Amino acid sequence: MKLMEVKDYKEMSEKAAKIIIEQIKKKPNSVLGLATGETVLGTYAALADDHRRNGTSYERVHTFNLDEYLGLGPDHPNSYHYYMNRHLFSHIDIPVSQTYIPNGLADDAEAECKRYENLIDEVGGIDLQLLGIGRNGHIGFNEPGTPFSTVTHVVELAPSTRQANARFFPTLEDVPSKAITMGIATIMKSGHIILLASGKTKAPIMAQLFEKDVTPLIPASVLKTHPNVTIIADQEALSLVRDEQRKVYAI
Ligand SMILES: N[C@@H]1[C@@H](O)[C@H](O)[C@@H](COP(=O)(O)O)O[C@@H]1O
Repeated sequence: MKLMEVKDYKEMSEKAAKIIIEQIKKKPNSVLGLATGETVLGTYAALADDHRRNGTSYERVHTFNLDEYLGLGPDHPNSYHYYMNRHLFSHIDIPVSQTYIPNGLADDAEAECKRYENLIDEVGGIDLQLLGIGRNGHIGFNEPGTPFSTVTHVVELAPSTRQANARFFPTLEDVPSKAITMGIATIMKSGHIILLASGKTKAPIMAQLFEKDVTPLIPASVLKTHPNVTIIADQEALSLVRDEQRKVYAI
């Protein structure tokens, strides 16, 4: 795990976009793993901007999103399908047929999980996975306590996660209680993982991530066992991490 400490959200987003663009230049048929939430919005805006200005092409890229709410279809404004179309896919030249997100309306959610996991393997696995971190340490929607061996599966969302994500919905009751998410083992199969963290709300969990040993109670802690992880975090998110810890991981 390597730590890239940046000043603020803007710098975090620019650095993340730069790594993604370099990956695509190096391997035009890259498979990207994508996240949703507020943290990655700036990265997507930077990728869209780069595509407009420099013409970086996504024609041969495939993308797999981490997760989707169960019960929300692509046209629902709170679905992750909708989010991805709005914030990234409609701004770049990626063929829609090469963008994969779990189907939140699948009749058989378990079968959908299997199909999704197989699709990732069929394209040869994810080259570069982008991650945010939940305030309780979740990655994707893998809540604390999830075994590290899990592949794509259906999850019951933690009350704190529904609460944290309620800001995107009209009311808390509108936040679905279940989702499909890549599992921790799915995420760990990726060649390179970038985890982004910005702002004071992430400071307590970032401190835990650096201080504590690897434990399923902090799902993101599994990243310490992956050979190629880059954390890009801003000063606010790192404000509770001790200097000694920062030095251990600093690039
Ligand atoms: N399922 C998503 C995660 O993929 C995301 O990384 C995380 C952080 O979200 P945010 O960036 O809005 O803080 O929470 C959500 O629940």
